[in-house]
Amino acid sequence: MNAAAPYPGFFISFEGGDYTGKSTQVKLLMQALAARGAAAIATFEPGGTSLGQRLRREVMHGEDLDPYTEALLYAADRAWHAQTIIKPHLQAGEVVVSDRYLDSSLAYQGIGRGLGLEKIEEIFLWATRNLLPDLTILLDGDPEVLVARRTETPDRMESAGLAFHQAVRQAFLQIAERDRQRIKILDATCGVEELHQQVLSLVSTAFATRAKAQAGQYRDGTWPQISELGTAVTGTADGDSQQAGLQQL
Ligand SMILES: Nc1ncnc2c1ncn2[C@@H]1O[C@H](COP(=O)(O)OP(=O)(O)O)[C@@H](O)[C@H]1O
Ligand SMILES: Cc1cn([C@H]2C[C@H](O)[C@@H](COP(=O)(O)OP(=O)(O)O)O2)c(=O)[nH]c1=O
Repeated sequence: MNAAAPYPGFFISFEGGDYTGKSTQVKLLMQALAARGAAAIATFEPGGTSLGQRLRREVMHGEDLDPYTEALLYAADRAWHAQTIIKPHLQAGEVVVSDRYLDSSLAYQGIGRGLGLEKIEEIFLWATRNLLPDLTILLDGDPEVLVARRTETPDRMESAGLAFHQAVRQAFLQIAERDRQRIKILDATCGVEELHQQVLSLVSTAFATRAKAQAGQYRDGTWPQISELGTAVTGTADGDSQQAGLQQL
């Protein structure tokens, strides 16, 4: 996690293989944030901008691309998404919740497609000017089990085969192992509500850590949105506990 980020907002990404429940948990988190009066936006990759929508169509439903072209389309999508959506909202002091971000490229292109973690990391940190999430929640589960959740015809990426998706799962776990401070792993096979409670617990802890690290750093009008939320969620009044705050949510 960025203990002291150069912006007053808070950046959360959800990661994991297909059907791990990312979109479901993003939606529930947004409802919880709204209920606490937090300024927050939900976004996603690929396709969080109008240029991104065109890139998404090509990369997910277009012709069969070679891994290099595929990686660079995701990079173009992310560069523009970071520049025009994520950073402005972080600068405005909002919570940004993204369904997928950098770690998807590390797992799918870096390891799944065999392009190498270092190269992919270099390209994407260059493309985003080093913008990393403050907290990443990795939903982890066996693709062979999770594929039972599929309801639509698989797209180009989903059609890559079980071995590819198993490799992607292991890749996510390996990436999380390298950066345990930022990336927290949850069991995607838990029930929706149980997972939601675990997500709230991680988010409230992260907010409280940030509130402590950056107290007083930002002017009124931007910073308080998060510090108030962190305080409310974590229930610091009696020194105790996420649990008290989570009940308020
Ligand atoms: N924890 C869960 N347990 C069982 N089914 C789930 C769970 N979370 C999501 N689902 C269902 O699985 C499918 C994929 O969920 P979704 O949130 O779209 O996943 P993703 O965004 O990771 O592809 C949906 O039909 C959704 O209702
Ligand atoms: C953001 C990103 C996604 N992807 C892949 C993962 C998914 O298969 C697809 C995006 O689909 P997505 O809309 O996230 O699908 P799902 O809801 O099923 O997870 O693109 C990459 O390969 N690299 C990336 O950098």
